[in-house]
Amino acid sequence: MKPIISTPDPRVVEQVSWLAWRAMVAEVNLSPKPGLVDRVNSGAHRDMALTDFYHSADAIRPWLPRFIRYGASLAGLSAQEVLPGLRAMGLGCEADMFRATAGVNTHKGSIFSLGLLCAAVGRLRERQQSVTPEALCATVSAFCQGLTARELQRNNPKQTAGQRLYQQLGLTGARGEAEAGYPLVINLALPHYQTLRAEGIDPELALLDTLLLLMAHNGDTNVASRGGVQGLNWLQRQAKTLLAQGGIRRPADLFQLHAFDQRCIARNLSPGGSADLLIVTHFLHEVSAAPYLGNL
Ligand SMILES: CC(C)(COP(=O)(O)OP(=O)(O)OC[C@H]1O[C@@H](n2cnc3c(N)ncnc32)[C@H](O)[C@@H]1O)[C@@H](O)C(=O)NCCC(=O)NCCS
Ligand SMILES: Nc1ncnc2c1ncn2[C@@H]1O[C@H](COP(=O)(O)OP(=O)(O)OP(=O)(O)O)[C@@H](O)[C@H]1O
Repeated sequence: MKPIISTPDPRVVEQVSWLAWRAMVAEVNLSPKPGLVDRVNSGAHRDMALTDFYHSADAIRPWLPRFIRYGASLAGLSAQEVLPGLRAMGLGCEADMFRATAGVNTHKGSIFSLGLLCAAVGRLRERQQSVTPEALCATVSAFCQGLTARELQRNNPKQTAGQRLYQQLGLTGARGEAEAGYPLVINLALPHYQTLRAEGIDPELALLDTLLLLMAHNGDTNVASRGGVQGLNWLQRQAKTLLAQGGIRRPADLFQLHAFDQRCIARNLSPGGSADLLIVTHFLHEVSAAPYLGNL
């Protein structure tokens, strides 16, 4: 391992934190999204609205530099030693989110993924390694080795939705994606989004199309928790059909998303896990294009 040379550059900490916050805001503003909260409606959610997401993102914001600095401060330790302390911080951040939303879960999955990725930025910078999407996801994977075995495969009397769904359907949810290094993002969503952008597709349309791609392939525990395996299969089929029909390339295609939103609302389905992976995709794309990270 290279020696630890310096504390993280405050400018990098500030700018990367801003990209993480902006990814959350960009995702919730993106409209229309099937079943999710957006600028048009609250999708299949009765307990939250757009402003809850803004308050939540603002409550999470001060934690983002802390995650980066924490990752940097433990850069001399093995990757497996990072998660326990990060977890305590993640729970503190979750508590601030719940205070900001009067107890509603707006960003629990997003905090988990962005917390891990921000800590990975700090670790890579401190080790003077390139901050690329691939290196970040490999670092998150190293942080999370053994997580699904520890938290999902053992019997747990006070189960979360994720733990219950692992036992019922074998879905590994947010933990499994992180431990595997976000394969749906690295192999699918990020290259897809970047290809669309290179073709000159409008960034919002490209993000919506990328959301459909994630929904078509993600074993989203939010969807399964509300609709069971039938609900998850239905949602994946619907997303695949829309993509096969040409996806979202022009403003006129937005009507298809509006109609999909109505069908998700009628079935009480919301792809919150895919929304979280879209946030990860947006964040990684922006990081890969950030000149101050020295990746260009
Ligand atoms: C792992 C978490 C998300 C536990 O939640 P739970 O057991 O309910 O897991 P579950 O897999 O159902 O996911 C929770 C959220 O993740 C998102 N999600 C669901 N499915 C997926 C998926 N396939 N991919 C990515 N995200 C997903 C959704 O938003 C969902 O609400 C997390 O709350 C946790 O352990 N927090 C402790 C803090 C911590 O460890 N932080 C570390 C980094 S800051
Ligand atoms: N725009 C969005 N709309 C809804 N959920 C989102 C959005 N963006 C991200 N999410 C993710 O979805 C999760 C919220 O989903 P959901 O409300 O289904 O969970 P829950 O409160 O645990 O379950 P339930 O509402 O079924 O009781 C959050 O953890 C969040 O990370």
